[in-house]
Amino acid sequence: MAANGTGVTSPRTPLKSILTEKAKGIPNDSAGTVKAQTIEELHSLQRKRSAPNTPLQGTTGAFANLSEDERQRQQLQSISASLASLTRGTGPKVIRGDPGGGKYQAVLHVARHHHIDAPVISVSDSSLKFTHVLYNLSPGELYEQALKYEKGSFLTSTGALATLSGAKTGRSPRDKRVVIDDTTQDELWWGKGSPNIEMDEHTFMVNRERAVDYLNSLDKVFVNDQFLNWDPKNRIKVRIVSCRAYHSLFMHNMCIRPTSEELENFGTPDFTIYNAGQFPCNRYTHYMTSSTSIDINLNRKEMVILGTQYAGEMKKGLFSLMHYLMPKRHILSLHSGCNMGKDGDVALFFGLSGTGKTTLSTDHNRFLIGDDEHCWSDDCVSNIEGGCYAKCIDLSKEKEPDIWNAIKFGTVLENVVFDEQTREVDYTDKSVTENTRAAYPIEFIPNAKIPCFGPHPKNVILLACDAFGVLPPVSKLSLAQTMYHFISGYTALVAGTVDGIKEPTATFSACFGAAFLILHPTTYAAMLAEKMQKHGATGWLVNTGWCGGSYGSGNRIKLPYTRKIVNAIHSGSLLKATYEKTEVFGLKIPNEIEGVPKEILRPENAWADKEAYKNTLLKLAGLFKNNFETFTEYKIGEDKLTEEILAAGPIF
Ligand SMILES: Nc1ncnc2c1ncn2[C@@H]1O[C@H](COP(=O)(O)OP(=O)(O)O)[C@@H](O)[C@H]1O
Ligand SMILES: C=C(OP(=O)(O)O)C(=O)O
Ligand SMILES: [Ca+2]
Ligand SMILES: [Mn+2]
Repeated sequence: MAANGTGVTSPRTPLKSILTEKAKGIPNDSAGTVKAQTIEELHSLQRKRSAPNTPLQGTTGAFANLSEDERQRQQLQSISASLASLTRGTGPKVIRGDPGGGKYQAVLHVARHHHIDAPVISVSDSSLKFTHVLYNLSPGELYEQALKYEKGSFLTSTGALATLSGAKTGRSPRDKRVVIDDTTQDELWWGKGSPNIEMDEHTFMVNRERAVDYLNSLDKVFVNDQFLNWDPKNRIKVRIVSCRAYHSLFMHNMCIRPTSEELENFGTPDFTIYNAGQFPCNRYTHYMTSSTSIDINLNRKEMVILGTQYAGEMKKGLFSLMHYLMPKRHILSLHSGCNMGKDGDVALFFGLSGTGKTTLSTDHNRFLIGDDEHCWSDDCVSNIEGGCYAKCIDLSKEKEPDIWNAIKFGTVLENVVFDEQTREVDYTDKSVTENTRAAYPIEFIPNAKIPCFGPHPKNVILLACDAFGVLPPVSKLSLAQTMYHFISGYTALVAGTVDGIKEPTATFSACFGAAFLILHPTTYAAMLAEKMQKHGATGWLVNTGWCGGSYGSGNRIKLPYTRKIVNAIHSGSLLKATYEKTEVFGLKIPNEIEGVPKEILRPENAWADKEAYKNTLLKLAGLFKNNFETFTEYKIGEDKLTEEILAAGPIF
């Protein structure tokens, strides 16, 4: 019992009834009372259907001049057709809304009148059931789906959705297959060095059927209808069918989000992804070497994912598609970040994973056009995507404030570790994986350039994270050198292991993204050379890796220094610097850059052990030379340029 004086009355003391204001006939709640008689009625008041933000009259496109009912019916029919088993010939009966009902009653109510009674040819259980379609849900709805049904989904302290991607926490390049047919056999890059592992049409159909059957066996599937490429003349319509709210929200963030008017007129997609990643492929199926397979069929305009839930697979699969479609239109597709200064100067940032495309293109003093995938046409540079996919390991508010602040409601946070109670994320924790990621819509970056396109680039920055520590922090390249390094696509990351120091390993990936190329690298290289020449762009090589020694003895170049270097490129001040040429690689390095210690600009000065430096330099030069041998028989642009490129590599 509480002691006297604490204000707690003994329960034995009877309370005197007090005459309230209400009892006197004056309501004490100035806002009034709810207009509902029952709790169900109250709940139904909470939700309303948003009206389309543009009137339907006067619209053009596939569904123009249709009644709302007819439009909805055609939309569902199109989704049913996507989900059709090709052997049974009919699409499933699809219905809009959550099978859980209740919450989505408003949607269900509309949909009930519009399910498709497809003629049943052969009756199977799957043709008797309905597949609930959760079509272009909003982030709020997807959060609810994820939190309710997907293990490993949590709200973090800043409102992001923490998710687990499952057993795979990175891409599976050895399981990426492309259908070889009469057309693709001649058009595509096959064989040595190519990322495209061949598969025949029949095997593709076996995997497609497996994915479609799996998707149709579920109570519900998520369907996203979205766009790729901000260049209005070259926009591609994509449909993504998936089984997880995580996947649907990821693609909502990463692809371009249609307005409601654009969605009403979406019609038939140009390309469809069937993501049945929770379900493995069948190891007895021809060509299958693991339980994972990511299959692209360019002729059918389809991609099938089995055996991996890593969401980046969808993003980069679509990038491969663009590497096929865009060059056909004489547009260059690029694995690069892109931003623009206040004066309209555009810079491209090429580089392999982890070299700084996202970090350096996200610059508080410049407009972000995109962090990863772009197109360079005769008119402009445009972002392919509608969002960014940032690495989160060791993310800090001080060093990368814009990315930090983008991790809020709506953002998908993959494979991070957080405090169970406070829900604060520990970005240093690698318990699940080192490849922790945040996927957010590009407008979460305050100075995003929307629509995401800009004028022809002025600077082309090639990023290499050189863990050998012998490449200069920055060098100015001739056109031939730019092409040599673009085709080489060098980086040397260090595989982080618990066993301590590991030797850096060099990676060469043509066009800084061989994994996503569909045509031979020299096709893209020739296009880049032509565009750089035509628009007078300057090439730069920036080492975002080690200096003063290799990994283990030297240190990674501090991000603020790299930012200073990049600023000097943007402002044009670096163009005016005086340069010296290095031995072996023949790179032109500036004598000084404001704010960057002079000692680090020239690698040999930064190394204490000069002999070790020379040996490491020669070792790397040898690796470059070996790698380039496969390209020496190819022509890149006109004969003169081809010769110059061959001579632009290391000489020793
Ligand atoms: N000097 C530097 N320049 C660029 N990034 C750096 C540097 N030092 C450390 N980093 C870190 O390296 C990572 C670069 O990754 P990211 O920008 O996501 O690469 P990409 O987009 O090319 O895959 C980030 O985690 C960034 O914080
Ligand atoms: C999604 C990816 O992109 P990046 O690492 O280049 O940011 C990836 O390579 O898996
Ligand atoms: Ca990135
Ligand atoms: Mn990237």
